[in-house]
Amino acid sequence: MDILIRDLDYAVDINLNVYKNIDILIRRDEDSKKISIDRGRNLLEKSNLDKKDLKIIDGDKKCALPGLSNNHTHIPMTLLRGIADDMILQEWLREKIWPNEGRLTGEDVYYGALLGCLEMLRFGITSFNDMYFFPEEIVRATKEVGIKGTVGFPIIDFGTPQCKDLDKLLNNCEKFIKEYIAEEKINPVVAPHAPYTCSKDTYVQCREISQEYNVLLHTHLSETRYEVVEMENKIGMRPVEYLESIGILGDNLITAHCVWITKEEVKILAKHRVKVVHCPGSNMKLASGGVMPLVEMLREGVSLSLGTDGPASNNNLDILEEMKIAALLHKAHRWDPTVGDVDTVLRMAFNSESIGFENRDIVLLDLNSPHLRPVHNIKSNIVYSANGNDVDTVIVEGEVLLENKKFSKIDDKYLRNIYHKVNSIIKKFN
Ligand SMILES: O=c1[nH]cnc2c1ncn2[C@@H]1O[C@H](CO)[C@@H](O)[C@H]1O
Ligand SMILES: [Zn+2]
Repeated sequence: MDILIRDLDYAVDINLNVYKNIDILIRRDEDSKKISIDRGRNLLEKSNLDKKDLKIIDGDKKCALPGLSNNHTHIPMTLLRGIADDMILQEWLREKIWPNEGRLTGEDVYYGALLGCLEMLRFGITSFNDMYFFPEEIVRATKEVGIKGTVGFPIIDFGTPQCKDLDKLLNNCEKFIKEYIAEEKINPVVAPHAPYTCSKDTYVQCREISQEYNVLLHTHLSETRYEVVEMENKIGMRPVEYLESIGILGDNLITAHCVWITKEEVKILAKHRVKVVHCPGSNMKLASGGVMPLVEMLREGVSLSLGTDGPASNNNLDILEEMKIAALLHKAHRWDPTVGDVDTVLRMAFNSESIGFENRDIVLLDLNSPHLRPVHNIKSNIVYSANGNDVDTVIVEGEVLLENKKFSKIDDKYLRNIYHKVNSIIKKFN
């Protein structure tokens, strides 16, 4: 059914234009699956639409914005939220995260992913890019919740109990891609974990699979100084130079973090049109040190978006909060309040194109709260004053999935059952 949102106080579109007192009409052509979004005043009166063919949503005291995109995360890590804080990355992974991940079954990952997808939907995130074990379980949870997922098949070839047989792993990766490539709201991708956990041959084989099926590649890159120093000592190259030398950089590559990057490496990333995901909350929490060179990246025209990283290093999946974290981090870092401005971070938060989804989703923020009054500049209120809890309604590909802060497809009883399941899963952790 077509959806009419009437009498919105504000709307911000994907190009960051602001509208006041406006209606939005969302129509879905059932045959072509095409979504059209029209904005205008009094759309019902002006058009030949019939009220009874429409789902009408009251936009009074609300602001519409495009769907938010969480472009680097590990959603089943909701299960590990708060299990280990205030530790450095390598110890955090080796001592706490990897041993406990070794205890997870596919069913556990499904429940963790379900919790993560619901958290994202509640916060207005309509697409995400993930990398985690049992990716088919993540697909299952994503489809159940109804948001859009770019789901990576993770490849790690040393250092963890998860990896035993690389050929088998790569074979399963191909099977995974074939199985889900035709799905409308799922993009299967190949996800070599990081240059410090994957060999050169592994990266090359991952790239071959991504080319054969024309899918994206997703990896961690230059997250910590340790990683860069280790590589410089071993092979005399920095991580970006290394991935360039083995032919991995390209416009189908999504790299998370890129914190420890020189100006020269920024130019290399721009030249190959690599898609960089900035995860400021996780970088600060794990004290990855340094700060992703945002100014230099923007100057060179690098494609940028935002990610929360997994909920064990953030510790939530809130992109509205991440916008503010990004804006503040770069101001503090550069001693310059003009850096990380409102438009820059909004553009990053709406960027679902980088992970392969056109953004045709609409999120409504509830402005009926003291912290969102008054409105001098609605974009400022979104970035600096709002958080995920202010999301009221979410429409994904023409379908209402959240309304009045309630999930349309998931009732309270089922939600309680998910919380209960999660509580029993975490009993095996230590
Ligand atoms: O910030 C991070 N850096 C490196 N690895 C991470 C980070 N967060 C989560 N994982 C790990 O990536 C694997 C999924 O493929 C998981 O082992 C997860 O714990
Ligand atoms: Zn990560």
